[in-house]
Amino acid sequence: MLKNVLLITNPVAGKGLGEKYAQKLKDVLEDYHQSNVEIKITEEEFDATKWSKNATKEGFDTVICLGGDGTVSETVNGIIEAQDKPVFGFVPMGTVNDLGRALGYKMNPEKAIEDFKTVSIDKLDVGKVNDRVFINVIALGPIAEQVMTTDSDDKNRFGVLAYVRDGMKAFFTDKGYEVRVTASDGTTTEIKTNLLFVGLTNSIGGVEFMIPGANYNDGKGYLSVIKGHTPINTIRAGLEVGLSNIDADNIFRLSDTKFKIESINNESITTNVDGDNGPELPLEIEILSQAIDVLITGES
Ligand SMILES: Nc1ncnc2c1ncn2[C@@H]1O[C@H](COP(=O)(O)OP(=O)(O)OP(=O)(O)O)[C@@H](O)[C@H]1O
Repeated sequence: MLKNVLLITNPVAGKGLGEKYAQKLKDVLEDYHQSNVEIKITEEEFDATKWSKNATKEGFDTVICLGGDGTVSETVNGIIEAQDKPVFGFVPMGTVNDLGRALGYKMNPEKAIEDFKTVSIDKLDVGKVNDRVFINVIALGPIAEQVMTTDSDDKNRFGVLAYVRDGMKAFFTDKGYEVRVTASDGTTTEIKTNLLFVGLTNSIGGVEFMIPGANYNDGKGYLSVIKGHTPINTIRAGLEVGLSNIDADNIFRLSDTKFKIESINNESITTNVDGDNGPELPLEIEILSQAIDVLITGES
């Protein structure tokens, strides 16, 4: 690892500082690991997927991307498709950076880059939903729909507050969806909800205690569904999350390796996958246990 490294950087994420940070990381990798490093700058959606899919064929043993959750997700989508998978790492440069938080990466890009002086390897779970993979979360409901509309400039200017502002717009609606969740053993649960998500790590939406006990390589996905669809249901569930109450009365929780999620009345329901548009229901979700090798950075 780190012999031949491909750095993929998104020039739009992280206040437009991606190229500068990529150069800094290149210097650290050359100085501390004697790596050969090539920097590629994304021009459009899915460049990161295309390049990371072909990376090992082109002689790279490691792919490190610099960007927000969208770029990280696109890169992992490429790596998972590669026959011979490169080691993966990244520099968190987005607003939320959930996977970075779960892996213990520093949230300040300068500090995260410094940490690449010392690295080790660990395994990372990846979630499969229909024909693509996700690295952190798949969500549905009015709040998830609203945060998908958050503008990139606003995210750069206001950070997480841009998401909170947009999420609040959906908070006080009465809209809800009737869904059926089927667990791996065939057990079904029917719920009307305004927020459902399946996460892979403890950190969701930047809240590091959202799924207490979830680990990035425990082979499990963690489903949480707010029971009900009124603002009062949401507030009660939010309070239970704030109190880290794992046996919350207002949230249906299930940890499993596979989930099926369908609309009970065939409504068209969209999803948010790692912060961007995802597939419509029905969803077939499967956790690919320890599917890729990931860099852990910094002194432990
Ligand atoms: N040159 C480019 N111009 C415009 N968009 C790009 C370019 N390169 C990549 N993208 C797209 O930018 C999108 C957003 O990237 P990313 O999620 O990394 O940043 P962000 O939106 O600032 O982060 P976050 O969502 O965590 O706040 C990605 O979906 C990616 O496809």
